[in-house]
Amino acid sequence: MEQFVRKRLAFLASFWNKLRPSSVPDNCSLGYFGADLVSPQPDWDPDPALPTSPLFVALYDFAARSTNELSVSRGDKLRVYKEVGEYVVARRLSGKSIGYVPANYVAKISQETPSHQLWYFSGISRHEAERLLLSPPNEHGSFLIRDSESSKGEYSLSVRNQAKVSHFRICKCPDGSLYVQKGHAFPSMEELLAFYTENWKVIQSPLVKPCTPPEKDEWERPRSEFTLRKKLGEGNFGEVWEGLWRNTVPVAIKIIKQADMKAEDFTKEIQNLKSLKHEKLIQLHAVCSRGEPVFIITELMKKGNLHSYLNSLEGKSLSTLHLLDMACQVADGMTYLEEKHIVHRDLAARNILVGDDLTCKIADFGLARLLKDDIYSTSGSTKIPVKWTAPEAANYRTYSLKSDIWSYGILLYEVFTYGQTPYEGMTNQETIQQITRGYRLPRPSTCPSEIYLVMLECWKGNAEERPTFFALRENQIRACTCHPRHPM
Ligand SMILES: Nc1ncnc2c1ncn2[C@@H]1O[C@H](COP(=O)(O)OP(=O)(O)OP(=O)(O)O)[C@@H](O)[C@H]1O
Repeated sequence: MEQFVRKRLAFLASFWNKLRPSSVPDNCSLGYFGADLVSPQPDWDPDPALPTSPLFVALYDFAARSTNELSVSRGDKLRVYKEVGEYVVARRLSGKSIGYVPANYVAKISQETPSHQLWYFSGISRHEAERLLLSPPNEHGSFLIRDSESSKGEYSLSVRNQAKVSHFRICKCPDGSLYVQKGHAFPSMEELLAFYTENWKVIQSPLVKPCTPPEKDEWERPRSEFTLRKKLGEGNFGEVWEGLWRNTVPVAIKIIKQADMKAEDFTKEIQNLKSLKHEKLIQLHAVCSRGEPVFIITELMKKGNLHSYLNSLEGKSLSTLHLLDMACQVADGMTYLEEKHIVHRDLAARNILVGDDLTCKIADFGLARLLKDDIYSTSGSTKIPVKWTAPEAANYRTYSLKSDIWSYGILLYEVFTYGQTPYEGMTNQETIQQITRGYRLPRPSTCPSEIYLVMLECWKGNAEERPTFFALRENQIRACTCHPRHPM
């Protein structure tokens, strides 16, 4: 799969190289992935007995990919001799061999903080702690210590209790001792945790084992690698910015409003996004999901969303053939989602992005399901895109690939009217009422009759009678391209 993406996105080769370093095969030479990825040749001569080398701890397992790298397991204590670019030269305390380990796989052990302890998660928020503890492999009794958000220098204990997470403030006395309950202080965090592990009923939350961090995620990048340059727009999920990765690669950055997300759903859904790859779907490049706000980084589409583009001077000059081609590209991407049984729920011209050469790609797949129920509900909410939504989805929230087909019909209407709003002059309420009574949008004067027939197929009241995306792509839309009766 990765080879496929690398091939398709050849122009982003160096970006991919940096995003997915661990895919360097054992026998890889500098040629394919670029010199900056492969750990440098050894040029150190440390004295392993040097007492001054700082002590580090491995945060993740790392398997050496060449003889100049050092394999480490999470929790291993390491002496670090020097930092070389994105690597450190290290030796395990329990071993003799020395080698390179990626710098972001290790953390320095300091005397003041318990950073070498597996239960200590530095710099994460309450929300992030919940997300971690509720994600597999963590389970009932998983716990962690984090820095308190509201009280600098103090800590919080977060414990997973079945499907919930409880948080306890750990306060510091002037003499440095720590307590959860006033009058019951402990000289160290270790002793405090030992007490509550034994006497967990006091806090009604058993401390079974330290939280396991998610596997080192190659999509995860530090937020500092991205620069925001220009705001492109704003949707239900937050703002979208044009930005740069490491000051060189142009990207689009979606800044997610965390408050609107359900933490467990978010983790699951991002996993889905990572697994979807198709040339007609916006490609996810990276995420910054540790800490807030969450950044979702995707490829940048220079001409923005299809709705605005169709309304622009350039868009207005497109021929019917161009419009058909764009409709075909969307059907192509939707066929891929259909094969994967993924329902988009918000298919509309505003969620199609346009790039050079009129390339169209579907955006926001999967994200629609992340919105909290109260925002996405039909009751009294204006957020539901009623004019794009099939009647069974608008009335009973029964979303399916067939309700996406309905939305595709509306998208066709938008395309062939150069971005007109459907049901112009009608309120959402009136639209639902009229549709339920059998009313359908009339054929726009700029729309070939063959295409209008396809729209009507998509708007069949009985969802089962609507075509599939596969059929639309293979037959209906393409047939219109081959046998146009309308001037192209
Ligand atoms: N990858 C991208 N490249 C270029 N522009 C983008 C990209 N992603 C989004 N945009 C721009 O930012 C705008 C806002 O995008 P966003 O996906 O947040 O909201 P939306 O699609 O308008 O609404 P909704 O929240 O209903 O999906 C888009 O309309 C588009 O113009």
